[in-house]
Amino acid sequence: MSDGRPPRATQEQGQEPHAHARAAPTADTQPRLIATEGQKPFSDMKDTLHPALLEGVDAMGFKFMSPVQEKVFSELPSLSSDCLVQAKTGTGKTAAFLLPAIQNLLSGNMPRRGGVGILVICPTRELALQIAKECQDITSRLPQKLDCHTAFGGTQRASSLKRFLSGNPSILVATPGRLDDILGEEEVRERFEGLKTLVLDEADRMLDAGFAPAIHKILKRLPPKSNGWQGMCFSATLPERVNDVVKCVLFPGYTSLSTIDPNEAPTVARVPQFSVLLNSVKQTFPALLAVLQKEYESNPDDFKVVVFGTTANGVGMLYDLCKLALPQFRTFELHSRMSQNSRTRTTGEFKEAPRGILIASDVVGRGMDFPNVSLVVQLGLPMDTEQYVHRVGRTARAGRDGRAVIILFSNESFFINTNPTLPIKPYPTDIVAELPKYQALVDKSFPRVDEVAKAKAYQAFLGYNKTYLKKLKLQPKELVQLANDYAYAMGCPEPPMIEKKVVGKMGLKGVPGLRIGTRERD
Ligand SMILES: Nc1ncnc2c1ncn2[C@@H]1O[C@H](COP(=O)(O)OP(=O)(O)OP(=O)(O)O)[C@@H](O)[C@H]1O
Repeated sequence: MSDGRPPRATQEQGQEPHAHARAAPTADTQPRLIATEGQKPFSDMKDTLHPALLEGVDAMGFKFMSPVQEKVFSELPSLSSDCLVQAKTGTGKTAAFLLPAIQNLLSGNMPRRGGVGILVICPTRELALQIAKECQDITSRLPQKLDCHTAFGGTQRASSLKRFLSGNPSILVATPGRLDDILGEEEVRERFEGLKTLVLDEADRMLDAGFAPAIHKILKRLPPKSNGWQGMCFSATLPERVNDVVKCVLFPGYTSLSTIDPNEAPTVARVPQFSVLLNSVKQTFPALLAVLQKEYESNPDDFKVVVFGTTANGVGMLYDLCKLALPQFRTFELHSRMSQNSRTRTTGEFKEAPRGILIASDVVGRGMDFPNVSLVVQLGLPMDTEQYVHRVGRTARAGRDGRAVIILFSNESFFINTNPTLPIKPYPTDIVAELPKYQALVDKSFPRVDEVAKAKAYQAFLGYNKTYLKKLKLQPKELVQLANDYAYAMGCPEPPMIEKKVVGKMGLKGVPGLRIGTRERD
């Protein structure tokens, strides 16, 4: 007769007890409780969760459940129910989907050896690695090891496929591109016959125009929903449009849970958010340096910053500038133009770094958990309101405080006016008055930034802002002038060359102000 506790997974013959475990957090690494007073301790889940899972989260320093974790456990009809879950950034959604899904597997739903029981799909490679790590930590105390594999681009396809097929990937965390690719192999598709749970993390992003086609191709190659696998969709932002598309993953009548009051701002309340509105794009670079210096001076002992740029090449150039202009800070760069090894290495370094400045593109705009980030700066227009919210969500995680500043030039200032629900106030110091001091630093630094990096940033600036022509209220000719001002601000004596075919692709053929030709060297 069962004592009501979930069955202890039996020890497979020859299976070593799971030796490695996450080192017990030291005082300064102990995640501060997300829990506020009155949040339930995980020990209350002793009749719901396998004892080894409770030992796992305890070893991770999770003593109390966060609101979204408690809501999932207390309001889901069963741990295998389909659900659409919204909770603010940094509040523990990863464990909120992993724990019920893993408990399901342990409750007699393990797939056959080599089969995938839980599939988590997320938008970026770094997030896939982060989720897999959290999964390994949560299951670290299980007597029978549960392997969590990853599948994402930028890694050797053959070797990772070999590892997948020869391994026992009870859990797979994947990005859509690589998953869609390997599902083209029959022997890979067979591994999903015992699928029990499909999770879309950052679900609104996974179901938007960018990813939806790949997601639909993937769903066609997985067992049909009628096989009964559980669908779970999680995000900090779930705009209305998501309700129309989640039915491809969730059964009708799925449970919808949210820890966010519809009348409150979607960003974490503890994060004061400011804007710096510039008269000209030429003020962008001294304004960034001024904000970083001001923020450092007001909080020198807690200065771990993420600066978001709008394009990968723009971020690469910004990194080069900040390295030269701010040698007193350790600076990091992360964007899609880097090799995967560099991206993975930098992600790990910045996660561990007690302080420093990460200059990043949106490759880390969602989901990424960099402990103790004290400030998020956004330079230029976010792709949309949701992206703004997720970027701000890189700070104030796990119950910590944080601050956010967005720097926009005049044409971009519509973003503030068209997002009244965002609690963004004017920056408390008059940054524009401080610019001359920082302009001198910019003028001294840019001559040492590679001209090709500037040319790539110029081209990326044109391409990115071309997509917002209407919102920026610009004619193509004015856009080119704006980009030429941006190039001037980078210290380019004249606008960088841009190839004829690139101009054609951008739809800027014949627009005056461009210098058509081939760059000296790439
Ligand atoms: N119950 C808990 N107690 C203490 N810390 C927790 C708890 N749950 C999660 N954390 C920690 O809080 C941080 C944020 O967790 P997580 O990344 O899952 O948040 P999220 O809600 O998924 O954020 P995002 O919306 O940005 O993806 C992580 O460092 C995680 O280890």
